[in-house]
Amino acid sequence: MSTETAPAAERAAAPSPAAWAEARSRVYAVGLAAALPVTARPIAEADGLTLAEPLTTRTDLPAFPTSSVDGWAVRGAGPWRVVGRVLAGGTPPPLTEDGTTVEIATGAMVPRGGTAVLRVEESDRTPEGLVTGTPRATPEWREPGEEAYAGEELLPAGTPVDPAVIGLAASCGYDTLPVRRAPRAALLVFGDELLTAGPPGAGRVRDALGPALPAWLRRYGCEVGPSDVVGPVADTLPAHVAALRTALADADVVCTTGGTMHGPVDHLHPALADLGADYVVNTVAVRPGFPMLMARLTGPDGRARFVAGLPGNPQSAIVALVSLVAPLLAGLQGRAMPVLPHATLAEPVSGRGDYTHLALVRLDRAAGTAHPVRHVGSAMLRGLAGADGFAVIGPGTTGEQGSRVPVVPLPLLPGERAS
Ligand SMILES: Nc1nc2c(c(=O)[nH]1)N[C@H]1C(S)=C(S)[C@@H](COP(=O)(O)OP(=O)(O)OC[C@H]3O[C@@H](n4cnc5c(N)ncnc54)[C@H](O)[C@@H]3O)O[C@H]1N2
Ligand code: MOO
Repeated sequence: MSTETAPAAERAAAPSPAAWAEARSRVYAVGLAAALPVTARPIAEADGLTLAEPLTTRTDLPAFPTSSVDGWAVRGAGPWRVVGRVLAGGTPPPLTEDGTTVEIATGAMVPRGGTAVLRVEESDRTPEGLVTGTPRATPEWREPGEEAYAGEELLPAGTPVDPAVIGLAASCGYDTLPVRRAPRAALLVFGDELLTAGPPGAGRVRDALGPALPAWLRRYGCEVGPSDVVGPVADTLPAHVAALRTALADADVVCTTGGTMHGPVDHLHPALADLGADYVVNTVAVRPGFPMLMARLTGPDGRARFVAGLPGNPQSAIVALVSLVAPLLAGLQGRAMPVLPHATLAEPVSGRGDYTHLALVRLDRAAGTAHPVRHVGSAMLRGLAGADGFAVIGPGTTGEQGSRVPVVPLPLLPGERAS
């Protein structure tokens, strides 16, 4: 739709694009400043959310001296007279006399007064029923605090909750966790030329972003329901304003696709002006994806809302997603700014002058190398479907073969792209 050159006055007023790295820092900072509310969630329902407070142990871990074997908890030298039995879950009376023992199960509390635990397979019984054997030199029980002391910080606030964190929280005695709720996202697809079913042709293309972006957004931790995806929105300013207003009532982040330029039916900028939004970022010195933007306004509840304007060219939209939306979401979730891994370029990648070049690459993780893929035009999705992420070729540089470059990963799941 961006077929016409902008009028001279508009071109003169065009904002200067933000440097790519600066744009990322800026959206992360505004996201963090608007970090989502904290709620207590049952631990089993906290997967994918973010710790709002450090995870500290409520007790020593283990909380009591715990036998690590099945056998005999003994006091003093043998042979030992059996005075009882302690199973996991019980609290044994103390062993008060040398030469006495209790039968003990793995995981059971070692009685006070116990001096050693003898493995059952390394013990014998005399005809009188006394226990004999030689306990190993190294203790056969776990000391309280061996894993952590009560009150010790195990994970900082901002840690993403995953199954390992859930298990740890349970072992520390948590029933609920203070977490930041998931960001709520919505998607508005702009473009009258888009088909929502059937093959493209006769001047019309399939909407490739409406079906794909919600899935990408969920992988960044967003909630996006079917009714949160709307489009194609009619190519009129009132329709754009109305669609944005409706989406912003609920969503923390509204992504839009297309209409970021200043063509005859590109209405995003006027719609944002109409809604009184401020730009956090308005165009970024990156190729592809230059017209991307992030705007901020205040929702009906007084909380900040964001509009991420993703360019219409499908690969450019994904560049905007990984460049601006991912850091914004990290901030909103109270997480750290995503750290970019590095890889060695297996082939040269051209620079883009003063602009950053985000070049689709496939990673060979074992070798630590990044391999540029083919079919990477900004209107294409074929390269993306075989790539792991984008190599970052900084402004004023070219990607020499053998150089180490940052890589912006796509949020792929384990097993995807496995070759
Ligand atoms: N005069 C200029 N025109 C354009 C410039 C420029 O600098 N000066 N930049 C180009 C760049 S770069 C991009 S990227 C696009 C961005 O334009 P818009 O965000 O306004 O996007 P549209 O014009 O609406 O669409 C561009 C292109 O993408 C197709 N499209 C849009 N949405 C979808 C979708 N959901 N699924 C599949 N394909 C989609 C659309 O049909 C167009 O072909 O502007 C350039 N123009
Ligand atoms: O940068 Mo546009 O975003 O080339 O396709």
